[in-house]
Amino acid sequence: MPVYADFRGLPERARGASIALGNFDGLHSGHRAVIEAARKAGQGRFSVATFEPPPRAYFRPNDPPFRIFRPERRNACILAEGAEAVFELPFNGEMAAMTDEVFVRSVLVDGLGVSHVSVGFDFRFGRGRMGHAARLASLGRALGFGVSIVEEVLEHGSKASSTAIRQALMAGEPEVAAEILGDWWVADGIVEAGEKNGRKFGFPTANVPLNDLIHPRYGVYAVRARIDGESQWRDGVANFGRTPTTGLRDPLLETFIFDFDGDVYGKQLEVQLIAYLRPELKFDDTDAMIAQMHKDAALAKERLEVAQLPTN
Ligand SMILES: Cc1cc2nc3c(=O)[nH]c(=O)nc-3n(C[C@H](O)[C@H](O)[C@H](O)COP(=O)(O)O)c2cc1C
Ligand SMILES: Nc1ncnc2c1ncn2[C@@H]1O[C@H](COP(=O)(O)OP(=O)(O)O)[C@@H](O)[C@H]1O
Repeated sequence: MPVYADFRGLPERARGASIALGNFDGLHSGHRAVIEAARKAGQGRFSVATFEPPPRAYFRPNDPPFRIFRPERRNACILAEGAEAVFELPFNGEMAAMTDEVFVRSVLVDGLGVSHVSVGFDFRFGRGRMGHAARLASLGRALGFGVSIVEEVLEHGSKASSTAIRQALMAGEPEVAAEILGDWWVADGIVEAGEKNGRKFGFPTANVPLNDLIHPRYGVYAVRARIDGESQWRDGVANFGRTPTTGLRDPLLETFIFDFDGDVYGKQLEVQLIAYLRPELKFDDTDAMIAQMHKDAALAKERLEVAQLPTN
């Protein structure tokens, strides 16, 4: 599936699509409804247009990390829904300055040549969020493309949203995030070298910085981990935090994989957070921490034994 990094200079075959338009960070049931509307309008064929970086990252660069998915995972999920292409619309000063009408004319009509656009009921676009879904529909009528406005999709009585997924992760409730996502949330990154204490403690850990991925609640989790996209998920226990016991440092996800003894430095590690076990603590000495880590590993095994993806 092609991923286009611009709306300009597209090949003719990529133009004219029925598109679903939005951020699509952490694909949830609201996003899926927008995608279904695009699919229906395109008689089974559709593409997705999103923004890269997300507008929020452009407007508030100093906010804490908030991405639920890295762009590659977002695009892979969109592909799995059957999209023919993803358009990553570059969100920069030029895009931010466009009025709603200029956005529609330059990006949607001249650039993508859309036949149809599907958005959620609360979609806003154009300078200062001036345009809304009804305005998009009237511009579509004037300029010759159809618009679907998808009604609010509820999840336990409130709007299915990326915000709800973020709040669940920050509250240490990975099961709630998984229920909204329809799959376990995955923290991923490249394994880097640490302080080399883990092996001494009997718990070698694969250390992954999350960078601009959202930081879940600090603490210890039962996890499943996968190395370089292998087919098998391996059970483990992980700590996400700043390791106050051995000296504070930038937050890292440190995963001890059960029944594994290999070198994973420099490899891509994906870690599904399955259950939150306890907060990260500052221990008086490392022996006390190691004793607790043994208990953590035993508890993680118990929780993984019975873990089931929550359904709604
Ligand atoms: C299951 C588990 C639980 C942990 N809990 C804590 C904790 O409560 N407090 C803390 O300071 N560090 C905790 N850690 C992090 C260890 O301090 C860290 O893994 C150790 O310092 C090794 O670091 P290194 O990989 O950089 O060598 C935990 C690690 C694991 C694997
Ligand atoms: N069961 C395991 N789980 C995670 N990493 C393991 C495991 N066995 C071996 N390793 C390797 O050991 C490294 C971690 O060892 P550790 O002593 O914690 O050093 P560091 O602090 O440099 O990560 C991992 O990056 C990986 O290459």
